[in-house]
Amino acid sequence: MPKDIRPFEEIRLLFANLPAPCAKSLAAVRARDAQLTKPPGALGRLEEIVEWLAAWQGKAEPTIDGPLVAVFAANHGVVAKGVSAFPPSVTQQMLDNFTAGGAAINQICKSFGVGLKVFELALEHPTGDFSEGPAMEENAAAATLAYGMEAIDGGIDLLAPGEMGIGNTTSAAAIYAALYGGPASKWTGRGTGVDDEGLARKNAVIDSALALHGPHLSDPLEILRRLGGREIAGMMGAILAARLNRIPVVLDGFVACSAAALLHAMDENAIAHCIAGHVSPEGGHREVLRRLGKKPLLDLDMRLGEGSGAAMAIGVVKGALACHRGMATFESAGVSGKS
Ligand SMILES: Cc1cc2ncn([C@H]3O[C@H](COP(=O)(O)O)[C@@H](O)[C@H]3O)c2cc1C
Ligand SMILES: O=C(O)c1cccnc1
Repeated sequence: MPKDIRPFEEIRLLFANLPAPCAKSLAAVRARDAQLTKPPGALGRLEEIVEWLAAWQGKAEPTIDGPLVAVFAANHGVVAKGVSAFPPSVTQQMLDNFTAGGAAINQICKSFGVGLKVFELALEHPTGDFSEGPAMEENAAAATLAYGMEAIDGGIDLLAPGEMGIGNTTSAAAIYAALYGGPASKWTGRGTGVDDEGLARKNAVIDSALALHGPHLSDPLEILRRLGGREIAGMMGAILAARLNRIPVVLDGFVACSAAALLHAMDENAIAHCIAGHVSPEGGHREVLRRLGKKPLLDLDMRLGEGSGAAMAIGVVKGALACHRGMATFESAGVSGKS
């Protein structure tokens, strides 16, 4: 890499070589689907899911042999402003809970045969309070995004990026307000359950941060650096690396989608390999998905994070693929076709 290129410029260069969907694999899946013992189209969006898997994996026979939930964890300086119902110590405590197998994400991954990896991002050093100054330096934001890219290794064929980080719904809401326009109250929700006063503080903190950083918020990587967090940078890197490695991505809720929204703002095509696993009732998530052009698979009023909604959706994706792979054809089963 030439020495005079700044870290964010290196990231921008990656967008020049994003792989396209594989038309041949897509056609192969459609041809097989037409022969399966069901009326055409009767499996609805399950059929689209298999097409999506094939097109992005570039496999005529798509696989889910190595599905992974990758949870990125970080702490946020902005919690000092009283924007979460829980203390920042809960981030580390929940990581211990993940390791012990006691969190919701552990149970969902176990139920659907999904791997779980946790990436801890310097929890003892929270990012700067973004209502006072930038959350991160450019070097740190870029390095964390690169770390998120490294987290995606060879054995993975389906990815769901998740997060754990007390205060991160404030960061995500600030990102949406910066990308799509304020006021903060259009995007915020109660996160872990702040009361009316807490919600008012959250809105005021975000509105003052937007005023502080306003002139610098036209570039999505500057939005990440100023208002984001390490887990959001890590998820951006993971989603980008998945694209470069032809790994389809299932998006989680309000916080995880802020990483996807930043990539989408850099290049609309950058998240074409992603589907929305679910819609969260948190803040403006439904509106975010509309802007990203993603129709959620599930709508279960889940507002947890950890990758939990995406992991539930992987259960549906697995069911879709099982139908496509396992069903008999009209010919093999001796079932009469359409008369
Ligand atoms: C026990 C517990 C487990 C969680 N698992 C995910 N989150 C979720 O809540 C946090 C964001 O909400 P806020 O912005 O209000 O702090 C994130 O850590 C997110 O992953 C949790 C939160 C708590 C308290
Ligand atoms: O929808 C989410 O991802 C979410 C909502 C509340 C708290 N943490 C995450």
